Amino acid sequence: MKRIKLLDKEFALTIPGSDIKKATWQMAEKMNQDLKDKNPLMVCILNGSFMFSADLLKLVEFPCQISFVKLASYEDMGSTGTVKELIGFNEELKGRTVVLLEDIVDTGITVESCVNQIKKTGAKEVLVATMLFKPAACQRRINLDYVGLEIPNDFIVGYGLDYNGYGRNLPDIYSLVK
Ligand SMILES: O=P(O)(O)OC[C@H]1O[C@H](OP(=O)(O)OP(=O)(O)O)[C@H](O)[C@@H]1O
Ligand code: HPA
Repeated sequence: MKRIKLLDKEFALTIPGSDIKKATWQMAEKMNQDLKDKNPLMVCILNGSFMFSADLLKLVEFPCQISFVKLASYEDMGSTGTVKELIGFNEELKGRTVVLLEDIVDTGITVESCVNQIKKTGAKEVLVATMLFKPAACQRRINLDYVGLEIPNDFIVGYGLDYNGYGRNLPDIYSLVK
């Protein structure tokens, strides 16, 4: 199994990019059926979601607008439990179908906070798409409309996810070697 080192930690390859690609195709296929008449606003939650959003959005065939928000809740290898909004929305969300694009739902704190915030703006519906979901880590009851892969509760890097800013550019996903 391929291993890499980022700063002081070692990681082993656990999800090859080919599995991510397949899951992305499946998510896009479902969205192409569900969202074709909804003119949604697709929202990439930065930083982590940049790679997933770019890959997914190349596959969608329905008319949509694309926007970005920047939220942060992780420091080092754990959730702080607080979601900081670093860049917010400037679109009118009232009456819109909004689709949040996340790289990962881990504790669920980030996506729950984002969904609640958007609901207050009068959006018609808020859907959530996440490439990765850690069911064993999730502390919130949230509805996930599109899930790429369910994964174990291990700290991971790659495909947008980082360890102190490193590893986001890796096309595969690696798990912390304990
Ligand atoms: O379900 P949660 O436990 O809330 O974790 C998920 C969030 O954590 C990561 O963001 P992070 O706060 O690390 O910021 P980043 O996207 O800039 O890396 C990831 O991109 C999600 O937004
Ligand atoms: O496992 C993870 N790795 C990196 N960033 C994260 N943000 C939430 N979970 C993770």
